[in-house]
Amino acid sequence: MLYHVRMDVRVPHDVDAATFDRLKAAEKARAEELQRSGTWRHLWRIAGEYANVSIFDVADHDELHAILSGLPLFPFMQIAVTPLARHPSAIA
Ligand SMILES: O=C(O)CC1=CCC(=O)O1
Repeated sequence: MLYHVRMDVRVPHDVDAATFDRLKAAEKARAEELQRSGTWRHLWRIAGEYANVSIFDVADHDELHAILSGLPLFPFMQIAVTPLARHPSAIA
């Protein structure tokens, strides 16, 4: 199943910069791993915002939740998930 996911990163004002840099590096490594495996199909920055839109290809809601809740930046993100169905006019 495909899911459209929007992630808005909310950096707490009192977060330790080095700690947050480590979390960002871990997030990047995990995102690259999931992209290489084909699970994280698209990852786009929303221009002008500390946010992304992504497309995930997973078996079901439970797998998506497990992946999202395991992301290093999960505690600092507001996440909105939209399940996608095939459009009848889509040719690809
Ligand atoms: O910067 C973001 O949008 C949060 C994020 C998701 C994957 C990644 O590497 O950073």
